[in-house]
Amino acid sequence: MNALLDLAAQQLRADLATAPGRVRQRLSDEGRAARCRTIAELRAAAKRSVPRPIFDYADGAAWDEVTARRNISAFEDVTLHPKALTDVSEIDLRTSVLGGEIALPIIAAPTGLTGLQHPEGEMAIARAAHAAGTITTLSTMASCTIEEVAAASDGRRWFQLYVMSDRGLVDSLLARAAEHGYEALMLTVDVQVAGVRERDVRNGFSVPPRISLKTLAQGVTHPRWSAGFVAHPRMVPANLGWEGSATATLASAVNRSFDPTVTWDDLADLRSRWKGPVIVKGVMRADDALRCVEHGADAIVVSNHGGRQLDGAAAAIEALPAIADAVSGRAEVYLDSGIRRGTDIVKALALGARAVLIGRALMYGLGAAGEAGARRAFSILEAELRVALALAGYPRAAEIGRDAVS
Ligand SMILES: Cc1cc2nc3c(=O)[nH]c(=O)nc-3n(C[C@H](O)[C@H](O)[C@H](O)COP(=O)(O)O)c2cc1C
Ligand SMILES: CC(C)CC(=O)C(=O)O
Repeated sequence: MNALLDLAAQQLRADLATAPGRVRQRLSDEGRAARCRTIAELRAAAKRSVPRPIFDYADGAAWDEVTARRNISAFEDVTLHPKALTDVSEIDLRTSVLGGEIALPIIAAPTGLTGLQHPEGEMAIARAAHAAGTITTLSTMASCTIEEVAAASDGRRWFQLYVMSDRGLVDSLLARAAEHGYEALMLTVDVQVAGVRERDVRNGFSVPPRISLKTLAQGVTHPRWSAGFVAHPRMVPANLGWEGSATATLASAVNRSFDPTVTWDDLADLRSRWKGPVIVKGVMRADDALRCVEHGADAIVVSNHGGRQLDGAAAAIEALPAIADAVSGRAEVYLDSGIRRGTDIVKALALGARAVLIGRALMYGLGAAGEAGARRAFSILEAELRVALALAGYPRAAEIGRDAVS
């Protein structure tokens, strides 16, 4: 009995001695990130951590958000057909994109105003992507500058372009991206005009954020987020010269500055001017994919912008097989919109994608726990992908094919 009591007392003393360290660890970004075991848990943590309008900006989608939900539910409609008796002792996630190897078939999607979730914004995403051995894509609407992200981390970077009415600004963005080693140009073609995100409308979401009693109250109830925001306020896109501009809704700012006249001629023009690979993002039809190939695109991203643009559009995973068939290896095909699980990635690869891009998974990670949270998003998906490939009987991610799904 006495021996047992001694043991318990010893353990208690040891626990007390290490308690401050453990509390610090629990409260650190690393600790918060580690406690999230799924992308859904990162989402829940982000929802608690950042003011509601900022969570809603990332989480929300257009109109009734039908396409955003369908992006996720359509993955449930794809059935996996596991192959028996394959040696899966070594799982190889590597693939090559645009002539270079990446350690896993997951790429960081371009996201605008990322610095609202966390002041390190796209710099944190770049570090997380590079630590995972993959590529980061910087948005035209990024909160960090082209130069800041280039300096933040060594690794492969792509630059995403929205064609602005001010073509001089487009020229200077392209020149800066080329000068700072962004290897590929990703032209996004599904924001002809701003999608109507009703959560943003209800929340009065604007750039720069409008400070009101309500936003101040949000700040007080999210002190960790507020401390970061006050230290490094990233209020407007950093590469467009919008500093000091009057507050406007995001939709009106987009509609004022993006060029709605953009057509295939602009793709041809960009193709001839950009020296590196060109990727077209936001393709949902096989005929458009073919036209991209004819215009010299090196890759396309099958995407409906995470359901943030045309509500009622098909899920990206539904559009993928016909596009992959039409392109038939003449350009690389990637997919985004709705990736939340490793099995989603297996299904996308099986249906013809060479890699997937992730948007919200990284936004949730960043909101929940900064760079550690973004790293966690990659590590959760990587771990799930490894197990899913083993159980599906395909040890090499690059070799999974149509026979694996129906
Ligand atoms: C907060 C947020 C901002 C985004 N900003 C951009 C952007 O600036 N440029 C772009 O091409 N796509 C942008 N997207 C779309 C993503 O690149 C990607 O297509 C989408 O997030 C994929 O869906 P998922 O969030 O379900 O992964 C944004 C998405 C989110 C969630
Ligand atoms: C400023 C926006 C158009 C950025 C974007 O693409 C998005 O929020 O989905």
